[in-house]
Amino acid sequence: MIGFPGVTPELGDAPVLTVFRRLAGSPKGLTEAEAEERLREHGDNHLEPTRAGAPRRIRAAVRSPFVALLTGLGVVFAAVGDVRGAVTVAVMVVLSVLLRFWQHTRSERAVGAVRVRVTTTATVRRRAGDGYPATEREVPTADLVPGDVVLLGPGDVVPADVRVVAATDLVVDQSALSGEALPVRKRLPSRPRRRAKPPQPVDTPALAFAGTSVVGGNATAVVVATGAATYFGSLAAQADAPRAESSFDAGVRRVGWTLVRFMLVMVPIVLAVNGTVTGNWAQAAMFAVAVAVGLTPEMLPVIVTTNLARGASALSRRQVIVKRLDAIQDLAAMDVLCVDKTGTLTEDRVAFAHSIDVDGRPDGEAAEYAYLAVHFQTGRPDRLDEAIAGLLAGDGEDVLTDALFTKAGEIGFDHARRRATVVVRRAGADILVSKGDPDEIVPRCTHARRAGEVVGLTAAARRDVADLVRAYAEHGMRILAVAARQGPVRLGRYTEDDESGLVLVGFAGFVDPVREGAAAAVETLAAHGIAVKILTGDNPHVAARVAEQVGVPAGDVVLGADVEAADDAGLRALVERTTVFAKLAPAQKARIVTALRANGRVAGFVGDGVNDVAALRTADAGIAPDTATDAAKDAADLVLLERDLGVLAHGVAEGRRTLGNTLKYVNITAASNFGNVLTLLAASAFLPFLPILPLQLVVANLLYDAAQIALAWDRVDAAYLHAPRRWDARGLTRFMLVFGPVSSLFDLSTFAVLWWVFGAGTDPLLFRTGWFAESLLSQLLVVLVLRGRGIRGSRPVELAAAAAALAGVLLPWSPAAGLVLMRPLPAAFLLWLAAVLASYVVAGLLVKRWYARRHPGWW
Ligand SMILES: Nc1ncnc2c1ncn2[C@@H]1O[C@H](COP(=O)(O)OP(=O)(O)OP(=O)(O)O)[C@@H](O)[C@H]1O
Ligand SMILES: [Mg+2]
Repeated sequence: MIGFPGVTPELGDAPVLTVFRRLAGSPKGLTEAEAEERLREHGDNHLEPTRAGAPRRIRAAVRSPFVALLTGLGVVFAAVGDVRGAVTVAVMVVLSVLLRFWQHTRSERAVGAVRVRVTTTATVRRRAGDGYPATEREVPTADLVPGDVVLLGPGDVVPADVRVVAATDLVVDQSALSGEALPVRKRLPSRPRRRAKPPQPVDTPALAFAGTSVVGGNATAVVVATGAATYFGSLAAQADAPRAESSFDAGVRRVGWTLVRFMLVMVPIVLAVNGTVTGNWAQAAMFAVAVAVGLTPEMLPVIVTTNLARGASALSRRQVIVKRLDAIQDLAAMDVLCVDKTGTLTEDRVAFAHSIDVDGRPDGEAAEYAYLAVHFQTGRPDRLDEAIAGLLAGDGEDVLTDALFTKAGEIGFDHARRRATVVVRRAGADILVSKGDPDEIVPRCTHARRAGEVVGLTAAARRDVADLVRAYAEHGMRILAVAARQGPVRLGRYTEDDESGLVLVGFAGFVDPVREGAAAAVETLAAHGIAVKILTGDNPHVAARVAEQVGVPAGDVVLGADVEAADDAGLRALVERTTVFAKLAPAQKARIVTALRANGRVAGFVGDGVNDVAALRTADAGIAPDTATDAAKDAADLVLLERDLGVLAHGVAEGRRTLGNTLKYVNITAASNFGNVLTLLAASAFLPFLPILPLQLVVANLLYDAAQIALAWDRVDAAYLHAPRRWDARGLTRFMLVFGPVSSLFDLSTFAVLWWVFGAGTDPLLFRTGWFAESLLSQLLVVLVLRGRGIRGSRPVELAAAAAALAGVLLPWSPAAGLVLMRPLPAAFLLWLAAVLASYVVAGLLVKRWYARRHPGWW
């Protein structure tokens, strides 16, 4: 076994050869055999554990207010010397923790199975064996081992902790690690230095870390640490990375607080009424605790995760992969979707159309210069570069370029510069070639090539050129300006200052056809209540044309410069009335998303480039196609396996189904629990004993909740899927205040029957058993009544409810009856019970009809 040093700042300062020696590697890469052996030794390079460890899952299962409440109840039992009560509560606690643990594990497994469908790869240099030449190939990131030589380019996620051994303009976004918003430059150490204080590893220029992403430039690097041994891995083990509160988190928090507020109001009232009436304050305290237990939808976390896990599986069948589980509900709530243009609305591949001179006449020169630049650039070719390369490749042009030219410099492309420059050297002269957005290139030109001659670029000529570009753009054609300049051989570096005094050669035009299904997808999204906005780095005319073709009303196109100039308040107004934004720099895309969210919108963002990463992170739901750069996929919450917005519309519907089923549980359970508490309150005012024991309340709740897990598989009304849906604390309060009292009314009529017909006023055992049965059955029934517009749930829901009902009704006859202090019920009572339940269903249906009229859209 070779001892690997891990990431230390010293390693960042060491000479390259020392680095390779220490890692037992070679600049030519490891052999496949070595890599295989090391993979066995170090394990897969997974940054995040695929699944939380058992201790962590147990902790998650234990940590719940419900368990705390129950434990409190157990302590009260123990304190008043009720051993049987204390033991039973302990059993309940264990049962509910087990249920949560089991359900959580199952969900995680389901989600894990979905997530493996998204893989990231790294470019690695390896050899087939000793003496074989080095070859570069893509391997799954998980297969990397210490000592591997990897190549990094823009859009890559740094796959492991690496030491850079060669770099050109490498710029890395480390925000995932250090929170530092600005990308940092990484380079080789200038010379070994002595430092007073060792720097943080993240600040070491020659080290790059797993989980960060390459914004620009290129590098060759050697892997130092993989998997859990990486810096990111150590952070992931400590805590979950903090993330801004999503619309889902906020919704759950508000709903949680609504329930807590109900509890804070009800519990003291119950305590006061019961204590005053009975004079037995110990019993009143226990009763109050029972009320608190009764009001908590204790299985909420379980039901939510079950729903989400089922949603994730359903979405994966629809080719949408969920990386962050909660994102499903953000998808359901999303009401505005921002999309990048290329690849989302238009085809993934742009085609080279033609090369023209400054007067718009067909002329190959612009394409030839552009080809030269693409041929020599180090940066990974993007779509436009590929179209240019594809144009002349195969004509033996490569041989020609390599024989005639050598490379002398490069100022790489970046999304804010919107241009790229390459310098080539030939026969004692340096030729600088720039290509990019005409608005960036033309102002840097002083001359133009016209009919083989270099002429001055007059103001009139500039206007003509602008008209030419606009005419192309208005047809939806993308245009790159190509300019060049020749000068004497230079020994020093070329910088941005050299991109001036250029001679405009001409333009290369590309067609970027709109995807076939794009217009239909935009329409489907609109039908689902989602507005589409286009956020592109491209020219405003191209953007407007594409918008028109896909059916997004363009209106006034707003430019990146306008976004930059607006203050936060101004921007918030601007983003509401604008649908197409053009010439955006990456940070501006993110700012627009932030402004939309500040307006209370739930914003999704679809993008595939490094320039979309910031916006993907900012959005409530960040969405990337599977063909996106690794950095974009890494930042996204959802990955589309099929590059089609139509898939997303299905995904949204699935998300709403998931949310709908979750909210059914929350609303209905909270309402009927509230009803129970009202009943308890009324009862405590006139009953000489407790109408139900806290313990029995807990048993009823557990039976009910176990059945409701099946809700995850319930149908949702089609109408429910047509509008954005979110957690709605005010709606919940309203719903509770209406349906709680309705259920309470039938509880009280059961009391009347028990009291007057069966003389249970002197038989607390019968009274409690009777109400236990009524309360459980009515709660199970009302779920079916209120779950949607119809009254029948899907098969699993009905079966689960029937099973829970049977268990509850038979409980008094079972050996466990003594444990929960119940006795068999008279057959006549069961008939009465059936009548009460039947009238409850009818009343429920009537009130539902009235409620649906008053609050359309609730179901
Ligand atoms: N390879 C390249 N060389 C030079 N300039 C380029 C290159 N690729 C793009 N550009 C210029 O940069 C501009 C912005 O491109 P960028 O990729 O940042 O936009 P985007 O928001 O991703 O666009 P889209 O919405 O089309 O995906 C392009 O309109 C073009 O003018
Ligand atoms: Mg793009």
